[in-house]
Amino acid sequence: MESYLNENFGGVKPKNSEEEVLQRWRKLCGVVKNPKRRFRFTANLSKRYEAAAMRRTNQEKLRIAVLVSKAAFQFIQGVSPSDYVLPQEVRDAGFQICAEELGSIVEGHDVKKLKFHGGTEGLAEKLRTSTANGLATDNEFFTRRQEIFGLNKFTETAARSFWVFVWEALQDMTLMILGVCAFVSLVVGVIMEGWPKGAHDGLGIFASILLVVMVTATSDYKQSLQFKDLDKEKKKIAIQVTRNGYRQKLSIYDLLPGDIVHLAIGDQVPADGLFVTGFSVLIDESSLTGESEPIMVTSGNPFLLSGTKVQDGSCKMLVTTVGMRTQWGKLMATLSEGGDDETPLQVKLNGVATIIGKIGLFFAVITFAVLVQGMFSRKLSEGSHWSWSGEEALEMLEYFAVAVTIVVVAVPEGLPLAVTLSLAFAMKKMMNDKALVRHLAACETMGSATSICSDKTGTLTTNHMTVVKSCICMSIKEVSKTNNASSLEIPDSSLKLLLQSIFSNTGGEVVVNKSGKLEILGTPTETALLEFGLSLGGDFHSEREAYKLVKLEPFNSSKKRMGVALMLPEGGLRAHTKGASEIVLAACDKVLDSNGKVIPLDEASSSHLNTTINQFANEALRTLCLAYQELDKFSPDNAIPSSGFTCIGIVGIKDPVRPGVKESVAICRSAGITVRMVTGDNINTAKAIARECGILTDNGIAIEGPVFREKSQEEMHELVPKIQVMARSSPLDKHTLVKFLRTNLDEVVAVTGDGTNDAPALHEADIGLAMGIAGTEVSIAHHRYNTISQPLLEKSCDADTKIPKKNHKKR
Ligand SMILES: Nc1ncnc2c1ncn2[C@@H]1O[C@H](COP(=O)(O)OP(=O)(O)OP(=O)(O)O)[C@@H](O)[C@H]1O
Ligand SMILES: [Ca+2]
Repeated sequence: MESYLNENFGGVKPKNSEEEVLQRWRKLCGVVKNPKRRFRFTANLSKRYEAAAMRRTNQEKLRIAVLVSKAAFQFIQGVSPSDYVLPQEVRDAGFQICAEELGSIVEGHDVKKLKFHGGTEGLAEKLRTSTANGLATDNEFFTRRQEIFGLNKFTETAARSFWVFVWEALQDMTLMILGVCAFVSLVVGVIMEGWPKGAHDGLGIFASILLVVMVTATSDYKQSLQFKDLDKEKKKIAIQVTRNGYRQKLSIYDLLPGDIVHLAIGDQVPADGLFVTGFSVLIDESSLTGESEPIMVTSGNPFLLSGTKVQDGSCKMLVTTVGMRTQWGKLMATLSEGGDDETPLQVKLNGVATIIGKIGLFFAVITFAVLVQGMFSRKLSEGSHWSWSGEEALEMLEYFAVAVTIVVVAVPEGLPLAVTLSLAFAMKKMMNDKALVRHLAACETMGSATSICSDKTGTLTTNHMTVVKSCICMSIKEVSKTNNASSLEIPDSSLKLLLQSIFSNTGGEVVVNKSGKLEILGTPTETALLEFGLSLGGDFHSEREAYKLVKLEPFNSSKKRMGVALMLPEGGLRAHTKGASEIVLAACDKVLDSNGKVIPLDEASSSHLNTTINQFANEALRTLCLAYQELDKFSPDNAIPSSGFTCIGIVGIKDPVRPGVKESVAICRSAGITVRMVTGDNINTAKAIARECGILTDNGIAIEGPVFREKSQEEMHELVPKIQVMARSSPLDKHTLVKFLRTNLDEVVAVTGDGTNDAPALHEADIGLAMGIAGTEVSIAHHRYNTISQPLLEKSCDADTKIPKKNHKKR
């Protein structure tokens, strides 16, 4: 039986199973008593085909739209006023453009129409919003906006009532047969023995059918309510918007056309819209079109489609179309009916149910045969086998009913449902621990994990970063809240450069919030630096207004640095760069000395800086190097130079280890699970933290991504089992490691990450644990790869450390 199960119901994986495997077990289930129930929590393959077809047409449509818009671009000079008529009701509501027109501009990539309406700014005007301050919520347009343009919600299948479940429970083939038997028995019985005596048998069968149906329907109904709750929880996603001039978090469901949304790397575009400002925006449209080549979005090609993902860069977007008017809305409506992938355990239990069903059927047939044979031999001995009375026919019918009843009670049709139920229960329990499980299969796979690849920031550490040490102009200083610029003894000219670097070259922002307080937005690394800048007496806004930003190259994990080019008020251009300290330092050939003078970076000063980096790193600090250079000529189309910089200094950022991590790692280890740290940080920082968490032991290996990358397959076999820390890794290195562990070492791998740079590794892993970043949550939902995310970071215990202790054998 074991081998039969494995052979036929085996190949299903916790995620991304092949089409063929999914088909195979369905076919093998053959005649199922109640297909509606049996396949309730499995993928609806035909709906999925429909979604795939939709993606293909999307791709085709977009290609044509792009071609047309390119052609239009060439003839743009002679824009003829298109024959757009504004519907009266929209005009009455105070807007100058209707939802259909907006939809056709963005979805059709219609440059000509966009130009006709005055570009993005013109559309913002017509939508009664401002690209700087966003929607104003306190005027009368706000409510009318919803009426005219709709909400950012997808139509969902309506909640099914209890009676639907009763109806579905009745679709059971055996129950139907029994029903027929009961009817015949009732009719024949009443004719022969009269009412009410002859009706007993028939009514008895009816009553038991009713009982079975009610019990089934009630439990199914309750289950569906529970799933609905879980589903709601899964869809809570927040995004950064500007409204009333303040930046704030908003649920994506509350977005309206006219909203200004801030998108950053890793975010999913929450609605259709237009690019307002931003830098180096690369959009991955594969979820919508299946096309894997990312697309550059600029003011020349400003169209952003809902459901696509920001692969690089950051930008502000003007929302134009929401909800079911977008392609994504239509696709989601189809996909949500496609259902979740079935889990391996579900499929196995389906196999068991099928086998038991066959055995039950076999015994039912034998029982029937034996009973009938008994009757025959009795009649044979009486010699009456040619003459049949009605009573005997009724007896025969009863035998048949007995046989069918055997099938009813013997076949555990609810077995696959039971596992779904228990997984849902586990899901709910994890939710109480602030871990959100997106796919049922995750609960199942988690029990068999043998290896965990954890990232550092935010998972092992608290993600609350502060600058605690600095080495500006070659002098090392402790930094604390109380000391100011003078205590760091930075010469004035250098301080000016440092503040300019901190405030201009950042992905973060300092804003005044509603209550009038300063609030720092951005990634923890950025906020730490901005805070440092503020503590040195800098002022973000006046600094920002002093110069013009010519170009910004946002941070990403492969480059591990970011840069800006500025037009200075006194004339001239300057570039700033900051990033992983060894990498940025290698791009410097000059340095600021203790008097703030620029001197060449000779051997002595270079080794002083390198020692400083290592010293900071050994104290488990994340180090960043800041540098600048004057530019002769620069145009925004050029890349910011990658060498020739002058080093301003190095900062050491502390990110304390979460309480309880050491214990969790120890628990994992005693359960036979290997924990590895995979991080983009400096190797010494990584090692120091790994030691503190108990991940790095004396005989373990710590390796840097660039070294790991060069290893041959054979060397990897030797090396990988011993790797405990991988530092300075690129997203691809993480992926390579996970893939190697899975395919060559047969491990069941859980990966934790914050989803932006860890996406490829999370995708490859058996279980992906995404750590609470709003933007990444979306990517999880639509890429169907991450299985768990932890939306709230307060909880110190990570989802990965919750893996049951006992189950550590290999699959
Ligand atoms: N905003 C930023 N600007 C410039 N450099 C940065 C920025 N954020 C991080 N860095 C540098 O990049 C390195 C981290 O790179 P990366 O983001 O790839 O790490 P990661 O994989 O997210 O790390 P972890 O595993 O710790 O989460 C840091 O050591 C730091 O030096
Ligand atoms: Ca990370």
